[in-house]
Amino acid sequence: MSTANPQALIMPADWRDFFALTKPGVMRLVIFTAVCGMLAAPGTIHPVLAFTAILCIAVGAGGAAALNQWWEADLDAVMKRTAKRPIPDGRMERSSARDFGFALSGLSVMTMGLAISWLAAGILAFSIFYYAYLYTVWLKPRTPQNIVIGGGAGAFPPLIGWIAVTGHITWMPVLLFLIIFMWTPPHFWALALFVQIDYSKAGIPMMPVVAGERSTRRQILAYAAVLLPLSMTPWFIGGTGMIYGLSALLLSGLFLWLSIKVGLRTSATGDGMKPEKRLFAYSIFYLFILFAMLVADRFATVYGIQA
Ligand code: HEM
Ligand SMILES: CC(C)=CCC/C(C)=C/CC/C(C)=C/COP(=O)(O)OP(=O)(O)O
Repeated sequence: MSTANPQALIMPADWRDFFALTKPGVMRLVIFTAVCGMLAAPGTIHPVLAFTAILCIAVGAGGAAALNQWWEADLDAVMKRTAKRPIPDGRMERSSARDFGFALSGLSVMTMGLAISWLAAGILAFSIFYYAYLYTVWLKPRTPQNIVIGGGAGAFPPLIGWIAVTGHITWMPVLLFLIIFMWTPPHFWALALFVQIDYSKAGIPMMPVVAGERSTRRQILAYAAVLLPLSMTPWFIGGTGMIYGLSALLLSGLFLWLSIKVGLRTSATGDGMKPEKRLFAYSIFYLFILFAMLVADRFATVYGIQA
């Protein structure tokens, strides 16, 4: 019997533990961006097929998260934030998480291929492989650039949603991919600044531990500065109208402002890392609203509210 904590008595896992294994907190934004990618795409898709495609992305992402926890159970056991996850807490056999992860992944890719498109299925399979293997097994324990490169995995869902509708890749879904790609480092490093003790305990080379706090702060600022014009590019190339363009300007402007507050500090000055916590919380709000505005913009164009 292999568990992260050999002392722990394994209780039979119930559905709540399996649900927790899919990282539902993080995945709701992953799913939301996929839905938005689908709704913003030019074209139509039968509602049943649209629902199936979203379900496949959600199940695939959940499967990848389960494989991530199967692989990282020992690391999760030493970090306070993750010690209560089903495997390190002794509520689930490691092999159950592995089997669950592979089953969800296989099921989601096959269903996507058979019901929607094999291009969408191929990209879904690649993003599962990207998160569960390239990021989790390969990059995360090796390099402080782990989340910069690994962030690519989380950037695929809107692209998959878009392709499920249109059947092909154009600049717009690639830009949506790039926006999430650039967003991930500030999102994660803001968090890593106030939970860095945990990551160093687990021996994971996260940026604040390896390059230091100061360099991490500067890099957050750099990514946020690139994100501002990048987030407006869909408008510049005529892929969206003004509703999205001005929303991106406002939202990314505030993102940059909060990043400046984090980036120009040398270290926390007895305020409990308030600016870092604020930036992390805002990063999540930012992506939700930015993608919601993308959909609002498309609907406004379709219904003739904007040119
Ligand atoms: C490699 C890239 C990423 C890393 C390392 C990362 C890491 C984290 C961590 C450690 C948390 C803390 C809370 C938790 O464990 O649930 C978190 C929260 C969160 N992340 Fe990320 N994240 C990444 C990319 C993404 C992406 C691509 C999305 C969505 C598009 C996302 C959405 C969220 C959300 C919504 C939360 C809040 C969860 C909650 O409120 O329960 N993250 N992230
Ligand atoms: C369709 C598809 C496969 C989507 C994948 C979505 C994806 C890669 C999201 C990444 C976000 C995520 C859960 C990061 C956690 O990092 P971590 O696992 O290093 O965090 P931890 O320290 O909390 O374990």
